[in-house]
Amino acid sequence: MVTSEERQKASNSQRLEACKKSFWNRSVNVRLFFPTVVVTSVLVVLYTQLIHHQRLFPGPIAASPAVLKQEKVLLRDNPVSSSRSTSKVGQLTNASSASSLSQQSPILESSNTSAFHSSTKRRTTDKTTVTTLTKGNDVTTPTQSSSRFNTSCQPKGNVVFLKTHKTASTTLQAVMNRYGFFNNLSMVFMRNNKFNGHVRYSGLNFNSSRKLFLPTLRKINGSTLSFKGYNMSTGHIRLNKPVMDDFMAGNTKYITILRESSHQWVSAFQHLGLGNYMRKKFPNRSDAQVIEEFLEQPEIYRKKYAGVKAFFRNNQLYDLGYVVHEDIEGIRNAVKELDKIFDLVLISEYFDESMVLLKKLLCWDNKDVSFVSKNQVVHPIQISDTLRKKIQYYNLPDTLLYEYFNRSFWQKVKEYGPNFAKDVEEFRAFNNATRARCVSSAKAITTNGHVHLEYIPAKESDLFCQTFSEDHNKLFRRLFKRQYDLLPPK
Ligand SMILES: Nc1ncnc2c1ncn2[C@@H]1O[C@H](COP(=O)(O)OS(=O)(=O)O)[C@@H](OP(=O)(O)O)[C@H]1O
Repeated sequence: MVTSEERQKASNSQRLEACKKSFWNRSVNVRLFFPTVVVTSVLVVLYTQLIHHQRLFPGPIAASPAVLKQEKVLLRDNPVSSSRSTSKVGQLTNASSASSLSQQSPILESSNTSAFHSSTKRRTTDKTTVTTLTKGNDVTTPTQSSSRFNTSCQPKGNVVFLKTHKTASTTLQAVMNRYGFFNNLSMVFMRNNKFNGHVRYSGLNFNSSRKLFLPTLRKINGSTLSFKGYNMSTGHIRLNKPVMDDFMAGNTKYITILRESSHQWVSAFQHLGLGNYMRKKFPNRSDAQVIEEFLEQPEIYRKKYAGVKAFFRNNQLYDLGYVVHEDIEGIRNAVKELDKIFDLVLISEYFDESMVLLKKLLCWDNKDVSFVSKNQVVHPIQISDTLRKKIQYYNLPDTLLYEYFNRSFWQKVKEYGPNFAKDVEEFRAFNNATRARCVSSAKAITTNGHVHLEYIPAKESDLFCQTFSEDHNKLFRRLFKRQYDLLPPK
């Protein structure tokens, strides 16, 4: 006997597939069709190869159950991998500290622990020597690391990292902020948000930088504060390209990070308030059951929880400046425009691979992009495949957005060339060694009822290690203070 619930599930799943088909079918135009065919053929070839190289490449489409399975294998193989998986719990219980991870990692780095960029060191030890970056300039001091992708290129420090929600964006933000810190870059920070500097969803206009932001580190004629020519934007802010182009320095690269829509949505549900609200209403149900309940009448619950409703449907597209829920044409246009704006769209599920592409784009080195994961929940909500499909359907625009940029990500991997796999391996080894050197232990922190991991810097470690390991808010405060101190006393 087929129950009405089963019928409903089957129909949801069919609708998701039909919608996806309709989206891609209707996207048949010269601009999208040709790359799609090329990318698809490449993916077929790549996928065949991936079967033989599963450890490095879990597959081009993270959303499919088969690939998710492969991903789990990958995560188990990599003891310090930070994607959503049971290995997170393992991290805490097996090791209770990241130092045990170090025993599994080859120590590749030399004992010269203070060797960040030699040029950087000069600039950071002398706090008065502020890099003057005018519009059009970039960070022009190449580093000497052998891991640099191309030793002839110039490191780039003018970057908008559009921080999406619940996509591993805090991990990447810490990487960007650390680079900004050691290179004395001017960051976009909300003047009155000493907590984390996020601009969030306050609508941007051409006066925003003067009215709302901290000044840049550059002073005009030695005294007047400057609110143009920022080097980096790394916080939560909604994309508004014309306004951003106006307050950022020249030659700014635009990057962002996306995550498979059901994982992203569940993470947001768990952390950004809705989950707590729903759990109070249904205290005896499991997280998955509460999500099921939400999806029965999503718009009613969303309205009741109006304060943060932007987070609960297609939040990735929202962060990227679009409100699209049902309109297929709207999704198509959004994807097309975003593809033009972003120089690189990273993929959360392939974080290590993403760092290698980022390193190439910005001409940075392994040390610049090394990381420990932030905001990792210890007990992620487990959901069935059927529920995952429902969530993907509820967030169809985000689902399609992710699928599109996941494809373009693997296209970029192909364009990178045959050294990609080797470079990823090298980066992983470097990152493991850096963790071993810089992190002493991990502790569990409870925020809003959820347990996260936080890393503790190794004792008496150098400034690089501290900024590598410490709580991202501490690194933020180091950066914020520099620009805040320029403001005249009230
Ligand atoms: N390196 C890496 N790779 C893959 N996934 C990672 C990584 N670092 C963090 N995470 C996961 O990202 C989730 C937190 O995302 P954000 O930092 O963007 O959240 S926030 O919007 O800033 O609050 C959070 O997801 P959940 O654990 O599912 O909640 C983190 O576990």
